[in-house]
Amino acid sequence: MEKAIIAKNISKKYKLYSGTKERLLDLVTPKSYGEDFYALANVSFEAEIGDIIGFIGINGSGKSTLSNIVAGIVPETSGSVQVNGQSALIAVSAGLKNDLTGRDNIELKLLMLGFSKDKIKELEPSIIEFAELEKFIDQPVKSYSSGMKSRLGFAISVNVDPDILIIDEALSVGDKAFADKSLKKMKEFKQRGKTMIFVSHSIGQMKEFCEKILWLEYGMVKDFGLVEEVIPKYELFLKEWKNMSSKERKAYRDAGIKRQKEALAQLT
Ligand SMILES: Nc1ncnc2c1ncn2[C@@H]1O[C@H](COP(=O)(O)OP(=O)(O)OP(=O)(O)O)[C@@H](O)[C@H]1O
Repeated sequence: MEKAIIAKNISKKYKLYSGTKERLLDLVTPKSYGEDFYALANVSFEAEIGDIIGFIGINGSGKSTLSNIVAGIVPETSGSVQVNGQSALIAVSAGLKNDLTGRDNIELKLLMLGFSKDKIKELEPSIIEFAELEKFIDQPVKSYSSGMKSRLGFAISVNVDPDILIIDEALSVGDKAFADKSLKKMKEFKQRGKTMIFVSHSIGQMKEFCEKILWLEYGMVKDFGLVEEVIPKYELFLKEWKNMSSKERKAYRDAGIKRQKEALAQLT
């Protein structure tokens, strides 16, 4: 089967600083200050064309970092991502320019994607209609609520008709009616054989929509497989996690970070 995404040994390192002074010193003498922090450590996965993959994991496990890397928004520190076709990311912080109006954002985004002026004029009304922003489309995006921004980002991305659609928590900020409409649109994409990555904390949406699940934990792949195999394991984990005391959670976290360090040490 033809691959839509091949992600190999991806790591993403950030620096954690103890304060502004340390951050500034690091600017002057790079690599000397701050503690290395790996949001992703040696993550590999592949998506076949038409795969619908859900990214799950508790807060901070690396889901958004990975989806941003696949979308080409954030560079990986090491490893490689090969994406076959045009991808579009829909995220809560949709990459919209705050000082521009909704309409200007539509035009800018489509121009950057290489659409002609005529094609932009043709697509604009359906984007505005899908986003339900008719009254507000000529207002600056900074005056929009997070739900309105997410609706605009979603409407632009689906109307661009990308080969690969990456949806990061975008359904969680809108109202139920918009989430339902968006899910319907995503199902239409699914039927048309598009590849999709879906990041969500909603197990219900994952079960309803995804075929495969990539479970991340401390920036590493905990499991990758069919939804009916991985979700029950994740649900069991969540139940245990909820019942853990803060001391038990800390021990679990420390063990995870230790595993991460061991995995990274094997790479070097
Ligand atoms: N720009 C950054 N600088 C430093 N650390 C970062 C940066 N972006 C993300 N991180 C850290 O990387 C880790 C993974 O973050 P990420 O947003 O990918 O997690 P997530 O699984 O999407 O979490 P959530 O479920 O809360 O959205 C977190 O510990 C986060 O603090």
